[in-house]
Formats: sequence, C-alpha cells, structure tokens
Amino acid sequence: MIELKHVNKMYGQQAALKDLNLSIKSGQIFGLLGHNGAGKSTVIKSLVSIIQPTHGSIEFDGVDLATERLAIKRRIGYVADSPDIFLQLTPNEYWQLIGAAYELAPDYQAKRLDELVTLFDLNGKENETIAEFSHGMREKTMIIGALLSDPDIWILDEPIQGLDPQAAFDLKALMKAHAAKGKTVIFSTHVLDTAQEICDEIAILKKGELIYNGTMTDLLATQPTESLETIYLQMAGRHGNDAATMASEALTHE
Ligand SMILES: Nc1ncnc2c1ncn2[C@@H]1O[C@H](COP(=O)(O)OP(=O)(O)OP(=O)(O)O)[C@@H](O)[C@H]1O
Repeated sequence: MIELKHVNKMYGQQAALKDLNLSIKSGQIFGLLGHNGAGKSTVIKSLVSIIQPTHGSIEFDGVDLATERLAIKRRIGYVADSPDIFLQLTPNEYWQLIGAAYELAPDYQAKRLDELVTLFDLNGKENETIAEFSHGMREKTMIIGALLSDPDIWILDEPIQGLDPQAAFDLKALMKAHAAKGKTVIFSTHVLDTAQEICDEIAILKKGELIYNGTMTDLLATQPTESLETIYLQMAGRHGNDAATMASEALTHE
C-alpha cells in the first residue's frame, strides 16, 4: 500500500498538488488521469523521489519515503514521461549502468535482458546509439531499464503512447501480470480507452486537486449509458464543475 497524506507541491508560487490524499493498493493497476498540467507527473516524480512534496508525506507499506528513500527507490521501476535519456549511450551501456546501480548479478542481468530485449523487439539494436533511435525505441529502452531489476513497484509516466501496437499490447499484458502477482502498478495516461481496459482503480486530478478516486467499475456505474470519455469530461473537462457531486455518487455505488 502506498499512501499520500496531505501532499502539497509548490513550484514557486504555483501549486501543482493541493492537499492530495490517496491510497494505492497492491495487486491492482492504478491509473492517474487528468488534463495537461493537472499534476500527474508531479505525483509520479514525488513517488520516485525526483522531487519532494512541499508539505505532507508519502508512505510505502507504512514506511516514510523521506526517511527510507534509498531502500524504497530500490523497489521501484520508473519510466519517465520523456524518453530523452543518456542519448550518447547505447542501450547496453544504459542497462549496464542500471544493473550496476541495482547491483544485479551478471548472469541474472544477462538472462533478464535477453527476455526483455526479445519481448520489446530491440534485438540487434543493443549497441547502437540511443540518439539515433525513434521515440518509441527510446521508450522501449527505458522500459527495459525500468524492469531490469524486476522491481515490485512499477511507476510509469505515460508509458503506452509512444509504443507500437505490439509493444503496447505486450506492456499492458506485463502490467496486468505484475498486478495479478500482488505487485503494484501505477501509470498515468491520457488515453481513456487504455485506462478503461486495464485500470482497476483510478485517480482523476484537476489543477492539482483530486476530483475522483475509486474503481473504474464504480465510476462507469455512475452513468451506465455514457462512455468513459463523457463521464471524464463532465468531471475534468472545461465545463466540469460538478465533480464533487459525481464523486459522491460514485462512492455510493461501492
Ligand atoms: N519544474 C517545474 N517548475 C515549475 N512548474 C512546474 C514544473 N513542473 C511542473 N510544473 C507545473 O505543475 C503543474 C503540474 O504539472 P505536471 O507536469 O505534474 O502535470 P501533468 O498532469 O503531468 O501534465 P501532462 O499531462 O501535460 O504531462 C503544471 O501547472 C506545471 O506547469
């Protein structure tokens, strides 16, 4: 269980997260939704310790992230929203760096890389320069790096969008399998079809505030004849101003 308690994040005078309270359970896929600038990446960067909340705390299984940062980071596989990583390296060099950071045994690392490189179809590309890769290939390189140590917590910032259909299908299958093992999968997305397809639970952010947190099933049950897009836009969209009412309706379906 990951818990965000009264998390605020200020960038200068700009409030990116406002008193965010969220519990993220293991064994399910948790989706973060929200318009551009809603605060999804800020939540994710806070979870992976790239940034720290201005106020509030984050706990992993009851352990305060601020006090056990390194131990918790070792449990996390993180894919950033921008795959502009170490452009002058080759994938192999990048993965070696990650393997060294996680102190992976060479045999284990080689076997795992073999599986992941084959799955994500980067065979033969391992020693080319990342700078010459397409966006999707860079993203695959980063996903392989994130999964290399077999972390129990996956935190993926918009991981699907840049992938080809096969890789997107495979990554979604991996996410489902990981959650089915009782592990944690958190990801952000703008693609509502993807969210509907794989999320067990979601949080919708709007201008740094949580406007819905609950299961996808409960959210859809609030308006059974409407699409997720319609429901989402009513809550988070330009004209959405009745979020509190809809969220409480959703909660009554629990
Ligand atoms: N480094 C930064 N410095 C200043 N403001 C920032 C910084 N990073 C994010 N912000 C602001 O914080 C708010 C939330 O940004 P964030 O990147 O978390 O949104 P997001 O939901 O991930 O958006 P997107 O869907 O566009 O990726 C935005 O108003 C953004 O302008």
